[in-house]
Amino acid sequence: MKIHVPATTANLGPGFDSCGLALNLYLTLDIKEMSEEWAIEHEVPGIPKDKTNLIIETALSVAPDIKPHRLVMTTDIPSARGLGSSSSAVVAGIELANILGGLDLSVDDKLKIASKIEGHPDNVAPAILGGLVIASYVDDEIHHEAADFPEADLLLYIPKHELLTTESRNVLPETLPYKEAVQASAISNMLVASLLKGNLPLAGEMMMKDKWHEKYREALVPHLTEIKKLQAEFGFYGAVLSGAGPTVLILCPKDGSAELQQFLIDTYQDQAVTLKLTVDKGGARVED
Ligand SMILES: Nc1ncnc2c1ncn2[C@@H]1O[C@H](COP(=O)(O)OP(=O)(O)O)[C@@H](O)[C@H]1O
Ligand SMILES: N[C@@H](CCOP(=O)(O)O)C(=O)O
Repeated sequence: MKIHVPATTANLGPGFDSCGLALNLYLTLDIKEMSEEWAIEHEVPGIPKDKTNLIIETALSVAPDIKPHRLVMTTDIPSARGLGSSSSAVVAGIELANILGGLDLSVDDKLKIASKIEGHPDNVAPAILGGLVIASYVDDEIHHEAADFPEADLLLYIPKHELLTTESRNVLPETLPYKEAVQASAISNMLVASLLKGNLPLAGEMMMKDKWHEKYREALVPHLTEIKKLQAEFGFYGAVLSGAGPTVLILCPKDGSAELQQFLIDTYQDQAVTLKLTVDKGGARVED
């Protein structure tokens, strides 16, 4: 049996900790035969191959009695880049527990477990459901709505260096002044409304107005400001930090990203790769 989980881009700017979109890069986990000890074969540097691997840890936290198996993982989701690699591992672990433990978990069960582990639902919800998902995880309650993402080109500027989500969350303030929080929330609401209406110029405008997190993270991701400055020249709708960074998501008109992609590849080839990705509409799936 194989489990496939998509990458995700969280926040979409002001949708901090609650909006996310599934993308067409995948982690695949192949469940092989039972074995003496848990073992996970893969070629990702720095990631454990024993039961301390996040996928197995997650599975055992959900179903402690499941028997050890040999697992084979492949992934094209780069680690610690802001494309939801840890969420893909957590979601794969929950699916693994569900299969081996015969748990029959509902979508809401999976969302709740995954949000509790990650601390926020904006990656795990689209990783489970696919497409655009708006979700809240407050007081141990999960709420979510999935929607189609409007037709657009999505460019992902993916730096070659890692930035751990924990490091990028450590620079965020403990509190926000009330007035600023109200403004930040109004901008988030307009982002969601414009995406649901398919109004991409307005969505792009709101994406560029985030007040929750990007300005605090600027020093960790100086290329974000540089990329935003290209808007007048290349006419994209908006550019935001993908998740906690360092990747940048650039929302472009449909079939209108080729020139910018070539520019980013030519200019930053030593520092980053720039991919054009599409929306994954199905979310995590299990193949017999
Ligand atoms: N395929 C994987 N299997 C197991 N653990 C993983 C995998 N991918 C990522 N991780 C874990 O997640 C960490 C990166 O998570 P995080 O800092 O949240 O970045 P990201 O934005 O990629 O989710 C890695 O250092 C590793 O511990
Ligand atoms: N809302 C979170 C999203 C983290 O996403 P990741 O892909 O970087 O793990 C944040 O901005 O911290």
